[in-house]
Amino acid sequence: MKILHVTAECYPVAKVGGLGDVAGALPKYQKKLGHTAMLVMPMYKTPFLNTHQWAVVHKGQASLGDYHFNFTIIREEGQSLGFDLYLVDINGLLDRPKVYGYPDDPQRFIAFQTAVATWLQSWKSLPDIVHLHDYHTGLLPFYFKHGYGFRRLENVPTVLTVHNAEYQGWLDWRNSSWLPAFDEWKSGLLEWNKTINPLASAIKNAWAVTTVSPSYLQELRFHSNGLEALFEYEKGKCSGILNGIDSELWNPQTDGLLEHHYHAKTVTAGKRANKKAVSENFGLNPDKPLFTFIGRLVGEKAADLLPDSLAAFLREQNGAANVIVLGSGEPEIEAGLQGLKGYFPANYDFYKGYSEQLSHALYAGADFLLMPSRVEPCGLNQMYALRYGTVPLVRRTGGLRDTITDIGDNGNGLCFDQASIGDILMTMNRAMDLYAQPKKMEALRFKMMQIDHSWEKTVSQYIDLYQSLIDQNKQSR
Ligand SMILES: Nc1ncnc2c1ncn2[C@@H]1O[C@H](COP(=O)(O)OP(=O)(O)O[C@H]2O[C@H](CO)[C@@H](O)[C@H](O)[C@H]2O)[C@@H](O)[C@H]1O
Repeated sequence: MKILHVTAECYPVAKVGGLGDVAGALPKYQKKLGHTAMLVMPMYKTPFLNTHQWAVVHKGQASLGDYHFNFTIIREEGQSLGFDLYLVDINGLLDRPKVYGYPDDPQRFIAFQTAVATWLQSWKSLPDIVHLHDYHTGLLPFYFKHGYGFRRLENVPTVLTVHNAEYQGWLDWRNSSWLPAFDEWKSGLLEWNKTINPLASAIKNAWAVTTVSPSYLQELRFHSNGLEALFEYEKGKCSGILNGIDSELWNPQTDGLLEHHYHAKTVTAGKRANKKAVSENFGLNPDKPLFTFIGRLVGEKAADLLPDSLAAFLREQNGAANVIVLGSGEPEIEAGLQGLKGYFPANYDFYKGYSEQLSHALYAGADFLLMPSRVEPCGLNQMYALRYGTVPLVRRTGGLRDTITDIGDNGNGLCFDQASIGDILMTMNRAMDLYAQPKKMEALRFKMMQIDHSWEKTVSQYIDLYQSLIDQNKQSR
């Protein structure tokens, strides 16, 4: 089977969050099953570009309204990711250091999609499946079906995976000329609530839609930033497939970013050594329980509750526990977390920014990982925590509900229901009680590390879905 993934992020080329992790791993594990898996993404100016070799495979032209642009497709030589990686180079639009955050992001991602569809038109043998990730690629199913220039792609099955429905890529109708020419009778298939909505359009036009956990799919029918009725209406073609993790990359026995390696049987000593290393880097005493939060500092992750919750916890513990936060996001939350440093210099630190190396050091060195998320489509952090023997403290929502059960129910973590300071505080205090029982803690760590969330286990669910679409395609012709 020939599968093409289209995405805005892919680790290690360019990663902002979990989408990058999934896109960097899923094609690799599909290829291991014997399929031809490929990925195309924008060519940003990230370090990966200069440290790898590239071959030009296609040059083309396309338009964004009145602006006609040239684009180039390059392929990485050497398959360092384990699959064919293609980048779309559009001078001046995509070749920038950051993935998102520019005022012309809508134009950038529309031009990217137009270039991808234009390039695909020239393929001798088309892919069996085009797999799209999030709204940045959400216009493609519409282009394929109703774009005048893309008739060859009409019968290519498309799958959309919703990693996060909070972001939808809304676009005013006044800017519809940025899209390539399309059948205007079908414009309702681009729209939701009087705007062009790329995520809604993908849900309407893709052959199948998946969400990154089964619980998230159920939740979207009630909370999806305005798309509730659409998810309800299209539920027949939607399914929830829990993400996996790249167990080669995220393995405490071999992880190249760790100072000390360990496995389930050596977990207590291994984690102690890693805790010592990371704590000392921050000037904290390594003999105390260490809590961490790693992630984007936004309301979805309930990061706005962290400054007050952590202040209350650290005050109550009076020096008995340490906390390190790693992340960046909304300036107010960053300021709140920065401010705590002055109050608890011996027990707390905040690394503002992004550090892949520190994230691995914290998954390995921390005793507890806090995830109070209001919305969590799947969540990878808790799965990394399980693999590294770090007890997850999670709010029961989305993928957290599907992967973590409370130890009170013979489970693998500590769970709570409300995204509130009270619930966070109560759960952190429960963690302190657990930490005071070393035998129980060791047994739990051992148990967590046996849980298999690898892609090897789940990748076949995507293959089965693709196969059903390919069969459907054959029957309808
Ligand atoms: N400051 C920082 N420094 C270093 N690393 C950092 C970091 N901030 C975040 N990360 C890393 O980014 C990833 C975050 O992944 P998540 O899946 O938890 O969240 P995200 O909301 O980005 O992804 C969305 O897509 C994924 C994939 O489908 C879903 O799991 C998730 O629920 C959904 O919201 C992890 O690898 C984490 O270690």
